Amino acid sequence: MEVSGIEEEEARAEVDIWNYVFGYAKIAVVKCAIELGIANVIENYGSPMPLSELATALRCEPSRLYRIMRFMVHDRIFKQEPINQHTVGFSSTPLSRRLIKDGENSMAPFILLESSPTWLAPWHSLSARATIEGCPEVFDGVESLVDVGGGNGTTLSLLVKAFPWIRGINFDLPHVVAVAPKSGSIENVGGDMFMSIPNADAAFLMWILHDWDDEECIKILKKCREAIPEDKGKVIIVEAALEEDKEDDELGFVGLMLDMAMMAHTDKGKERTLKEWSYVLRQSGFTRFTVNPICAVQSVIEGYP
Ligand SMILES: C[S@@+](CC[C@H](N)C(=O)[O-])C[C@H]1O[C@@H](n2cnc3c(N)ncnc32)[C@H](O)[C@@H]1O
Ligand SMILES: O=c1cc(-c2ccc(O)cc2)oc2c(O)c(O)ccc12
Repeated sequence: MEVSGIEEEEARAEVDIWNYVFGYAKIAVVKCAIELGIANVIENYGSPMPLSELATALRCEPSRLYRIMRFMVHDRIFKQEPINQHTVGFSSTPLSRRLIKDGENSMAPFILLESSPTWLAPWHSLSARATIEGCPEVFDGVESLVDVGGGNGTTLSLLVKAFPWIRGINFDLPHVVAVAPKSGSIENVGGDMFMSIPNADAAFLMWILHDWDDEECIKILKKCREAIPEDKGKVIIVEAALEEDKEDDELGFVGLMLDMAMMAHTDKGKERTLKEWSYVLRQSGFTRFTVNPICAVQSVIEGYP
């Protein structure tokens, strides 16, 4: 390697290593921004918002708030725009809108979950919208659908609303469904997916199998296979499908980060490669499967008996 190449690599390493040292600062700042409601206040203001007004609205000490805002402007979370010759104001960006509490594309529950693992919020339905918009054909001809590990039924209620011909069964542990909201179009059933799963045309599993190791996944998938008809049945799995040897794939790297999160948050959970999906599905008695990409880290995997 030429001398300039080595120098360039050294200089890059010097920056990269500090990014690792202070990597926590980004999530800490973003968590703080969500808790204060900064993105909500700036979005509602409607035009570039001066620091003084932002500080008043948030009841924050202005010089500290300025430092937090400076960090976020540098990281392109907010924009800084001139209001007049003397004053600048802060404006929203597509990134800041993802920090709006209860916003349409809000990622706030995830950020709070990852920064405080015990914080379990309604982060359930985030991939549901991407599935509905990206893969509606998956639900064609599905008359009944059991959401295995469906939690409080939020995801299933979105699916049933989007595809009203579906009769939905929300299946989860008894103590979970006991407090799930009651709805006319969805039946809540309590049970253990390792023992038995209610019958339906299709079994839907979103963010379930990544909580378990291969052996446990195969047990769950075998129970899904028993629950669906041999001829027209299928499993619909919404999970990451990691692709190995794909360089410079930014969304792929998010999959690897998610894999780290699963290592931290679960006992034996993991994100799976296509090869690993093929293994668990075939071992569970599914003869073929398709992988449909959607606008998310996850894909929609359909497995057929
Ligand atoms: C990560 S959450 C996923 C929730 C839901 N699928 C969603 O996308 O929002 C995992 C769910 O699996 C449920 N679960 C765990 N073990 C289970 C079991 N043995 N039988 C049925 N559900 C189970 C949990 O109660 C929890 O609601
Ligand atoms: O910490 C997590 C994160 C997820 C997660 C993150 C991003 C996605 O697009 C989907 C899922 O899922 C988790 C999960 O299922 C769990 O049981 C514990 C922790 C997490």
